[in-house]
Amino acid sequence: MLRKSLPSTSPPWHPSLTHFDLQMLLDAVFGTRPPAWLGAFDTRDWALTIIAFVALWIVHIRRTRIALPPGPKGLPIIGNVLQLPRDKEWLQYDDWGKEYGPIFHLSLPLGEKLIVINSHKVAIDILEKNANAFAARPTNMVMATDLIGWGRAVALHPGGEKHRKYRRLLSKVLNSTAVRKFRPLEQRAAEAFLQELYRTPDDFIKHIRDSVGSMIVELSYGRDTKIGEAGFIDYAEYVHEIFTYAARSFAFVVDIVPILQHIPEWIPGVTWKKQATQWRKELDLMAQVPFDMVKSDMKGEAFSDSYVSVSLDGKKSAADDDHEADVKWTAVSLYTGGADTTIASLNALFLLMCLHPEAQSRAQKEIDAVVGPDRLPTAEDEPDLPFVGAIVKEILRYWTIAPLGLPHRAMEGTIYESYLIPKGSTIIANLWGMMHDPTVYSDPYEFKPERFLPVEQGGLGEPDPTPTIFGFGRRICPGMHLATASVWIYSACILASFNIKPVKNERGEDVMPVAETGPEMIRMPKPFKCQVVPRSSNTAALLGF
Ligand code: HEM
Repeated sequence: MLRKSLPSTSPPWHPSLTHFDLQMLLDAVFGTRPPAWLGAFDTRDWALTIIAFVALWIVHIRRTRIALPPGPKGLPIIGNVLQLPRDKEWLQYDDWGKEYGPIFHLSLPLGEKLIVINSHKVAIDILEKNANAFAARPTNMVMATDLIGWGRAVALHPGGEKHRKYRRLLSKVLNSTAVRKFRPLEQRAAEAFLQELYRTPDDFIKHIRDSVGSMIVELSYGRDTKIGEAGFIDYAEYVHEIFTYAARSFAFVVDIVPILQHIPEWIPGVTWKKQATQWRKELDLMAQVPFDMVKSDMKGEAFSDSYVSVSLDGKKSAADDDHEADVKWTAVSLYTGGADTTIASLNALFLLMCLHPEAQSRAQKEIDAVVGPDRLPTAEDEPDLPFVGAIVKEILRYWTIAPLGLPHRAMEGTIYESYLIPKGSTIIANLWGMMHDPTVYSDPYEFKPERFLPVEQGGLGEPDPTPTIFGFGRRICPGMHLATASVWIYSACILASFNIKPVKNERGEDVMPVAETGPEMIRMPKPFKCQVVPRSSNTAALLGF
């Protein structure tokens, strides 16, 4: 009824709206006269008030639209804990990726968020373009990092200035140029490996482990040593197994509920804490014994150059305790970062060559044509052996040695597209999912080295996996150049000298090895059998017998 009294001239939203018109409008809308204080508002006040409301409304809309990435629905308080895969998480993350997209989230108790990235592009956008914000490691791997003490080494170091110093030390020795000086060491190690293989081919798994282990020990410390009764390599292997076991995502309940780390060890049932104390002592020995050996070698005249001796050079005074500790813990990281990954790659080479004889013989033909029968391949041959290079890339892609890389932590809240990545959240790059993405790699579950040859050479010209499989940003693998060079030289030398074939059963039929791995964060093929046979009568002479 009152609406009828609205003036028929300028509408209420018109710029010529006057104080008088507004009062009439409020009268009309509320049916009563507005409070007297409103009468003091002039046009400018109203304009400012409306702008403030609009601004608040926009903020509200943005806040409600910037949500976490999608993800499976969890339960109140405990979030997705009950859905977390306990084994081969990358497979479940890949499935969830198909359902929720290239970035999704999982909720953990106490409001912790896990952001999983399944696409190379998203990983680059988040972990590389804003690298400083994601340079840290999560603090929730409590068992491995705090209780056992791996947080003092590089890979699980929480981040910050100390980690930057670690990276500078490593980069000096392992950058793409510096690493070339290890070529003679790699060649020597590969050739010594071939000799062992010739002597006892059935022990190829042990030979790979011993050979790669001693190459990295020589690089790190100049020579092997003993810890207690064990040689350093055996001891380091044992300690490293503990690392891969303890550093799996949520391997221990204390990783999910970190406050449990303060429970005293003597409480019945808290066996994991006693175990952690024992493992910590063993890790300390692994770090200290070879380091002390190099220091004592350095007091004499003759000692071989190594990562430790080079990094300690000129820094022998007591004032450099800090520097010594940094060198000690970065040296540990060479073995733990480099041994199992390289060993797994070479085990995968034997396995995949046994399963794919056509790829093996194509690589051998290429080697025969380029290198000939009278010498072994060397690093200088690499540009002329593209199919051998394609085999190495396909092993790294297909097998995906470190399927989830290592987790990063968001040091600040970040908005990616319309999603919020909260400060403190854990970021997992599902490298396995990226390497098996059918929109990037055709038939991703097929072993096809030719996918990496250029189209002009009859290949598929698919993207090189190396910018992905070594991780991202400030935490990218510092050993990537060493890794690709050493896996290449071992692979080329093995293919040049031996045929890798399935073993036969009593009926003379081929027994194909099964490609299986355990739950650990490094995909080490489970032990398998194959025949390793010299390629020709010339092989013995080629290997110096
Ligand atoms: C095929 C062999 C290898 C693969 C597939 C591999 C892969 C990786 C991946 C995925 C990461 C985590 C990156 C990230 O957090 O985003 C990493 C970290 C690391 N790798 Fe490698 N790696 C290999 C060989 C090596 C070698 C030979 C060394 C040293 C001699 C090494 C030392 C390290 C270290 C110290 C880290 C921790 C870096 C940090 O946290 O700052 N890796 N590696």
